[in-house]
Amino acid sequence: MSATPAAVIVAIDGPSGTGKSSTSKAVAAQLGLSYLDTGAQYRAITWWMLNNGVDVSDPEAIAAAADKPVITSGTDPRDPAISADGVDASGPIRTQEVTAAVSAVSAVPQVRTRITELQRSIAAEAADGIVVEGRDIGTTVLPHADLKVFLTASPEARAARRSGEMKTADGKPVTDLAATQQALAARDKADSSRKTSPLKKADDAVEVDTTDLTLEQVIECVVTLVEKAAAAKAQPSVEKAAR
Ligand SMILES: Nc1ncnc2c1ncn2[C@@H]1O[C@H](COP(=O)(O)OP(=O)(O)OP(=O)(O)O)[C@@H](O)[C@H]1O
Ligand SMILES: Nc1ccn([C@H]2C[C@H](O)[C@@H](COP(=O)(O)O)O2)c(=O)n1
Repeated sequence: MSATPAAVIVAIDGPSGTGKSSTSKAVAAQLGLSYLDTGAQYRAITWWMLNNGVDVSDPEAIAAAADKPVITSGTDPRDPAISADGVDASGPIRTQEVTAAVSAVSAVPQVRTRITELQRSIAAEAADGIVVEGRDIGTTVLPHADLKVFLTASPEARAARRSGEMKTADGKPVTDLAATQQALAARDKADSSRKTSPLKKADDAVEVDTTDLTLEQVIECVVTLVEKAAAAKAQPSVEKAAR
């Protein structure tokens, strides 16, 4: 593990399948930073609503339930825990049912207010710095982050990556690339077109197109960006001490 010279706040945003989680976890682990998966928080609140009889097609019902579950996130990049009302949700939040409902739940302003407050308090408590990944981190949650990265990749590359992860009921890899690409496009559209805090590149974010990069190359690129941001953050205090 190499040490960063200052506690940096890093925002990593981008559409689904661009490599946010894999990159953020690896960068945080390598640099000794905390890690927060904000998509997992939206998935956990969605899972809780599905399990507690909330009609996830009704924004008013979602809004009325937004304050009810206690969502808890771990920030260890090697073991990023997530629970709802004390129940481990790390497995169930990745099901198709949750994936299909999460865009609708996360579009409701009361849900966003609740989860944004939680995200800000977790980032404020991260004494050694943190990598926070999601859709609106650089634009809304942490607009003063020391570094903002926006990951992109072609729809074809993202669908191929996702298909590589997905298995059919009998354990075979999913080969319907067109259907995977369509599902990703539908989620992107919903996440980018919602009124409150849509998926959007912050004006001051560094865009990294990962289409033709290996995961290792993306990690290396972001580690370099974080180290530069941390050095720049430490600079004024070093200069002050020398005076
Ligand atoms: N540069 C890359 N080259 C090849 N595969 C990659 C690359 N980046 C990520 N992957 C793979 O693509 C899949 C999706 O990556 P990951 O979950 O990190 O994306 P994400 O942007 O966090 O997606 P989501 O927003 O849906 O959670 C994973 O299987 C990961 O190993
Ligand atoms: N900051 C965020 C993070 C996530 N969401 C919503 C929109 C996504 O489709 C969903 C799941 O995210 P994933 O686990 O695929 O990264 O959660 C959001 O609105 N804002």
